[in-house]
Amino acid sequence: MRQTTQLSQLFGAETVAQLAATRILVVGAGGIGCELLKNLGASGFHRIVALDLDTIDLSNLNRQFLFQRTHLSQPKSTTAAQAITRFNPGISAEGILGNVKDARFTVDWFSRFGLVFNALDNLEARRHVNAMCLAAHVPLVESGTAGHLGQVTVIDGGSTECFECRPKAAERRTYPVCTIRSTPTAPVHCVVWAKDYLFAQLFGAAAPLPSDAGDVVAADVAEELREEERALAELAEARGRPDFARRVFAKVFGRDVRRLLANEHMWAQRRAPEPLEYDELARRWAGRQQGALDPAAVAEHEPMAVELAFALFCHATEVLAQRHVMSADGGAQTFDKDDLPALWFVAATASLRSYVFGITQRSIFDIKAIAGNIIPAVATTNAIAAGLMVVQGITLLAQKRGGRPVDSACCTAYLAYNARRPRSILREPLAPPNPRCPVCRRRYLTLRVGDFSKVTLGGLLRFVGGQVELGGELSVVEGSRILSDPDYEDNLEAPLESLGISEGAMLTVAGEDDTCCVPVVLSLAGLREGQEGMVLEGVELVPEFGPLPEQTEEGEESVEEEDGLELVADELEKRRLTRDAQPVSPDDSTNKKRAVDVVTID
Ligand SMILES: Nc1ncnc2c1ncn2[C@@H]1O[C@H](COP(=O)(O)OP(=O)(O)OP(=O)(O)O)[C@@H](O)[C@H]1O
Ligand SMILES: [Zn+2]
Repeated sequence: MRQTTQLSQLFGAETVAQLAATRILVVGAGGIGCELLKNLGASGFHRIVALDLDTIDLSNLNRQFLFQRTHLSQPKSTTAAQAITRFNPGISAEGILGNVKDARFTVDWFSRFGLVFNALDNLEARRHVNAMCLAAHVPLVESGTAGHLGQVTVIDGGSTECFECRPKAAERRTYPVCTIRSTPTAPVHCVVWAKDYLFAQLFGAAAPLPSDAGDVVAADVAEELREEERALAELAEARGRPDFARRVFAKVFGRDVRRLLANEHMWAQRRAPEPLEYDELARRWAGRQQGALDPAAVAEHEPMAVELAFALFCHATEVLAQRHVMSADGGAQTFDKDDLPALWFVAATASLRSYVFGITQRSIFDIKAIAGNIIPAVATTNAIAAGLMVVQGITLLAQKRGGRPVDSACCTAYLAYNARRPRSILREPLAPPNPRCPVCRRRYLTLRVGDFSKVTLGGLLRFVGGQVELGGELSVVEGSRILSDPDYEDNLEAPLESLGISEGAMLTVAGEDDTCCVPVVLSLAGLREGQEGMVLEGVELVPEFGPLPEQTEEGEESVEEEDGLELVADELEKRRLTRDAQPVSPDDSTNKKRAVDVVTID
């Protein structure tokens, strides 16, 4: 009661009633999700569903404060829901253990929510929720954090940019092959070599190193590299032999380095590498250490001495080779930062390579972070992002209730902190949809079908075409499967069921010329009580689409992205510095000037 009064003073009685009545979905109950669920439960939201595919791990407890030791191995979703209900028994919170991409979470299921919050950690799931929310006409509050950086934004189909409106760069970083294989200069080069090359060649499914697209390797160098790989593949066959570690060591830190050294031009302007000798290091290690190595006792936070790296390399190589020999299924192992022998192998190998090339040494802890592409999660960043999400969510619902556009009150908020600036939140107006977006420039409709064994594909098209303009000769696709097009009409007389189309399927119907008629995406569902035959829903919810603007070269935007989160720091720095001089392209509405307000919160 007291809480309701306080909330009414803050937001007004009408908004409070609206929050209590709105069913909301939180996807992801991890770092951001836990903070968010706790906030939502205390902010007047009464009907909360938390969805997460994972169970609670020890490593989550340092920042996912709804979880305690007693909850280890329990589902995050149900545990989080129970925790927020304990804080506020007046709410109804349900947890669902599941992957948001599961077929059971249909567009119909999404449409039962008034608002969705994403608290995810990967692009694929974010993309999926974006598409489902567009199809269900449900607004989405999207978030992401990486270290001290964070971003919160609002996606409302038709009036704002969607998650796909701007291109996303591939998640994987690449490096020039020559740098990794022959001339490393940074610790990360040594880690990539240890993990993606040596580990993969000896114990995994050997694959070429991830290389820069534009990385052209001279023919003779390429041949040399292939020869090196062949020799390593041959050597890998000796995995069961007792001297396996010695053989690998002698090749990669001895012979291969001496061969590189023979190319004097290569080292004219660089520090030349220094080969390591197995016998000498074995002698030095024996002189230093009494008894066998205890790998678990190796200091995590200190760089390894070369003798220790040598001993750890031999130990890990033996363990992984044994595992390979003993495995029943061909033995290919994939690197997992939490698999200790794999981590020891990569850490020791990277350290030895750093000694060879005179590169700064890193600790096992640092190498684990580099190898696992780990950016440390910062609990306070998650907490700030979660707070901003609730503010955005409440503002969005209030705007919608008043029939006002969300883009006039909501914003994209960036959290940007680094040593060069005070900790700050930056506000940016929501951008309009990209008129060329392949995901939100679609008319999303729900088609309810009574009997999937009777309705044919052609019948479906005639029914839909009778209610909305589809535009000329049609093609119909489901995912990557073409069901029909002007040159392939065999399926038109087939019942949907015989084509494997049932409730939950999504069909995209496009006319020949999608510049005049925006493609229709049909989410297929069963009939509601009292309905018969086929029913098309959502026509009134489809936004207006203008004609496609002329394509201009300046209109092409490319944004550096990692894990679905824009790398905001430098971008913001640039915008802040040039905020009064942003170029505006007259041809492209997505390029319209965006002012950035800086709010210092320190
Ligand atoms: N497809 C999905 N469906 C449901 N939940 C998902 C999906 N993908 C990711 N998640 C959940 O989103 C949450 C993201 O939270 P967070 O970024 O804190 O990751 P984490 O796995 O808890 O921590 P870390 O990766 O740092 O160990 C996780 O709990 C994860 O299980
Ligand atoms: Zn879009």
